[in-house]
Amino acid sequence: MNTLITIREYETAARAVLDPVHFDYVSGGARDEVTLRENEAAYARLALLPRVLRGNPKRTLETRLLNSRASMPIILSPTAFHKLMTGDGELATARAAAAADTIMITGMAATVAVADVVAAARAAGGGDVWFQLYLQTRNDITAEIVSRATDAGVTAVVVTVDSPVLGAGDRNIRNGFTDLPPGLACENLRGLGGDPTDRVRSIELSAELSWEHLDRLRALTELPIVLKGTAHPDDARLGIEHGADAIMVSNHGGRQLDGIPATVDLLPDVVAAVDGRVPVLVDGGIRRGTDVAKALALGASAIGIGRPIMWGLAAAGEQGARNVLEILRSELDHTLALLGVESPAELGSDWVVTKP
Ligand SMILES: Cc1cc2nc3c(=O)[nH]c(=O)nc-3n(C[C@H](O)[C@H](O)[C@H](O)COP(=O)(O)O)c2cc1C
Ligand SMILES: O=C(O)C(=O)c1ccccc1
Repeated sequence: MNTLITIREYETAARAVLDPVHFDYVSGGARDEVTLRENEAAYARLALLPRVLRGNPKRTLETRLLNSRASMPIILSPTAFHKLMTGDGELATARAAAAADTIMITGMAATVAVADVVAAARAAGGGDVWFQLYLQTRNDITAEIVSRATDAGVTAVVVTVDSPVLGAGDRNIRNGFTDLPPGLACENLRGLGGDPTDRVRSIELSAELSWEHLDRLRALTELPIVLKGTAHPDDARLGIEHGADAIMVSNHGGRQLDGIPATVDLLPDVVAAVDGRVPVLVDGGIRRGTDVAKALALGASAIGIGRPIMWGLAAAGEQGARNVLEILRSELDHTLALLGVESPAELGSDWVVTKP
């Protein structure tokens, strides 16, 4: 097979090999999928404005984030159930992220336990792993999950706050996709069942959660906390007041509230509210190096990709995820050259114009 050369081709390849129920689960969004489409469409509405003859022969994409470093400002957003995509699941993802020397955020809903994910990344030569958490209403359960992740060696906790209830994917409802196939489980929740016959606790999403739950998390870990899923600038401000070390602007890839704006359209106001106090990350709809450059120019320190990694895993396992990362790296490097900059840090809002 010829190597695929764009992220879009990986989506097509994934569609061809996956069970349609699983393809829909990964690629779909909430309700009418307005936000899902908007995340990508908003990037197309922004244009890049290059500078010329700036004598920049070399470029670097090296990025520092919290206590971690990455070879580029492109990291892996947390996604559930990688074993639906490829046999090794998150182990393949961890190896691909390590090969690309970038950060993988492993999900609470991973089908491989966080300790095994970190071990796989280390065995493959590096790349920090961060852990994504859904706060649980019972603090002892949250504490146990965070303690496992900490012992495993993760270097940050990413708290997802956009999911007081499960998003409603009409495709999943239509397809009757509710349960994992036999043999797959949320390995990070093993042994936490209140009922001893439940060997794997299910993830609790709760509308009861409040800033107090974040305060409790802040009190129980020294790891940096990334708040993922804030849209309103005031929530970014509140997050920092409650101890967040970074803000990740996300609408969960259009899988939670349909009708929320595209993340790249939310980004400038959040960046303004944060005012340089902590790094701001963004994810949703990034499919090209030019999209990455637009997000960086609007103030993101790094971006996350969700579905592109899943499509890579489905199409060609670890190698597919590696190719997805290398496609975006090379597109971003090429874009920076065309923009006349040496590094992501040089980009600012002068490099972006909104098309009329
Ligand atoms: C299949 C799938 C599962 C996801 N699972 C989670 C999750 O468990 N926790 C979480 O915080 N975000 C989850 N997300 C959201 C991603 O972290 C990310 O915000 C989103 O995918 C970014 O948009 P993109 O897919 O357009 O890159 C999931 C996304 C997908 C596509
Ligand atoms: O599918 C999702 O987007 C997601 O976030 C999730 C949440 C809980 C369990 C599995 C996946």
